[in-house]
Amino acid sequence: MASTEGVMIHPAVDHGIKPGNASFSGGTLSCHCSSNPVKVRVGGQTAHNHVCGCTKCWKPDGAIFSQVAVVSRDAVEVVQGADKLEIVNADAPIQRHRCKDCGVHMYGRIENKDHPFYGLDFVHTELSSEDGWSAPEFAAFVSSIIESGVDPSRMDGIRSRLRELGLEPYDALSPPLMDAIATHIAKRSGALAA
Ligand SMILES: N[C@@H](CCC(=O)N[C@@H](CS)C(=O)NCC(=O)O)C(=O)O
Ligand SMILES: [Zn+2]
Ligand SMILES: [Zn+2]
Repeated sequence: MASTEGVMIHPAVDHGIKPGNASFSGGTLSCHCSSNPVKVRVGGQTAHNHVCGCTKCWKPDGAIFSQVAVVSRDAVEVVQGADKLEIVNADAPIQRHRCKDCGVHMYGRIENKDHPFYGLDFVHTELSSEDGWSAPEFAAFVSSIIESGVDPSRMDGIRSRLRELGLEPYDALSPPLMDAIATHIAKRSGALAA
């Protein structure tokens, strides 16, 4: 078994994962600007929180994974600094809105109504000072960290560390989410009854 010593995943999980609180009802995300930060109110508990190794999701300095969860788009409201937001890539399925000044991604939104996850926004709950957000449950797009420059020889140690933390590593999304995507596609094509 590969050594997991010193393997850093993300600051929200490296020192133990804080459990979520089932009665938690939301909080406010702030970007990293010291003056006039962008603030986004998330008016509900998040779901499917996970760490993501893809190159598209925002990661804090030094982290090799992002931490990202979903919440209903109706629950997401920019309450300050909306003029500082820009879309990273308007052609991507998830339109990530980042602060022009500090680069932090405040929320990701899907505008394609046919997308399996339409209606859900992607948020980084570490940007809030409140405790109680749903805890990360698994690790997604793990092999993708190599695309950011992680040496492939480190992968055994990184996957071992993720398992040690209880974050089962997958190279895409978790099986329940992959099944949800496939079910959506099959219903659209007619392979399954809608
Ligand atoms: N290997 C690719 C994977 C990118 C990817 O597919 N990311 C997933 C997880 S966030 C996704 O749903 N992307 C949609 C998007 O970026 O809009 C990378 O690391 O850039
Ligand atoms: Zn900022
Ligand atoms: Zn990602």
